[in-house]
Amino acid sequence: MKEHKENAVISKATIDRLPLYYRYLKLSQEEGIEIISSDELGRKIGVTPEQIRKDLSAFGEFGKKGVGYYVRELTRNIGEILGLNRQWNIAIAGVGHLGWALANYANFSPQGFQLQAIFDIDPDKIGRYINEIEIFHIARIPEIIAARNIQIGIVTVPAEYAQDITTSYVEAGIKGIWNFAPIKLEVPTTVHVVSEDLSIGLSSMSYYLSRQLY
Ligand SMILES: NC(=O)c1ccc[n+]([C@@H]2O[C@H](COP(=O)([O-])OP(=O)(O)OC[C@H]3O[C@@H](n4cnc5c(N)ncnc54)[C@H](O)[C@@H]3O)[C@@H](O)[C@H]2O)c1
Repeated sequence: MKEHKENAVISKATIDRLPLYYRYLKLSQEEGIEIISSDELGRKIGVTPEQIRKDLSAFGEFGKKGVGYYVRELTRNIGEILGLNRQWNIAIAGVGHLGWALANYANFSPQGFQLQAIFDIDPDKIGRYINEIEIFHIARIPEIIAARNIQIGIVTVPAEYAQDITTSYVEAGIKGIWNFAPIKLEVPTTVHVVSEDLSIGLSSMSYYLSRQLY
């Protein structure tokens, strides 16, 4: 398996670009493309070829000078680096507007993310299914997370309940939290939290539009 070079410090920006490379390479592979240059890959995804070469060099030697990258091999290698060559079991807590949309998003599973359980507190929702995945009462988090070997927990409950849900997830053995609630979650250092805020994209758009309009 590809690991980063010993002692190499990998920036978050590099890690955040790897899924972009992976997604485009996967598409190229599906289209039957065998070799791609860093120039072409860069043009397609809007990253300079120098940046691509620099990002990849942190993990080893890829591609052949004057030839390019072998698409299948590079896709497999980046998949391994990202840990996408295995299955990650995930759960969602809070199946309202956002949780429902995420539970119905079909594109997680081809990337190895398998939704295994949904939790909520609303008696009208408990016992129902979304795409064959049952909605359980949150009291069953410890039992279900352990039994289904779930490693990643999504938090889509109102902010005031997000810390309690996170604590239950962590006590049940969850190692990664994908948090959508607008609060900072407290977790042990062994647990990785990724927080999302869709309004950040809009605010940055507002910045660019403001400069065009005034
Ligand atoms: N990050 C973003 O950009 C973004 C965007 C939209 C919403 N949000 C956040 O996502 C969360 C959900 O938003 P929404 O619009 O889907 O809300 P919603 O009210 O539609 O749904 C909340 C769901 O959580 C359930 N719930 C409430 N308390 C619970 C508890 N203690 N345990 C388990 N389930 C519980 C409710 O029954 C409901 O099904 C909120 O924290 C909201 O601020 C974030």
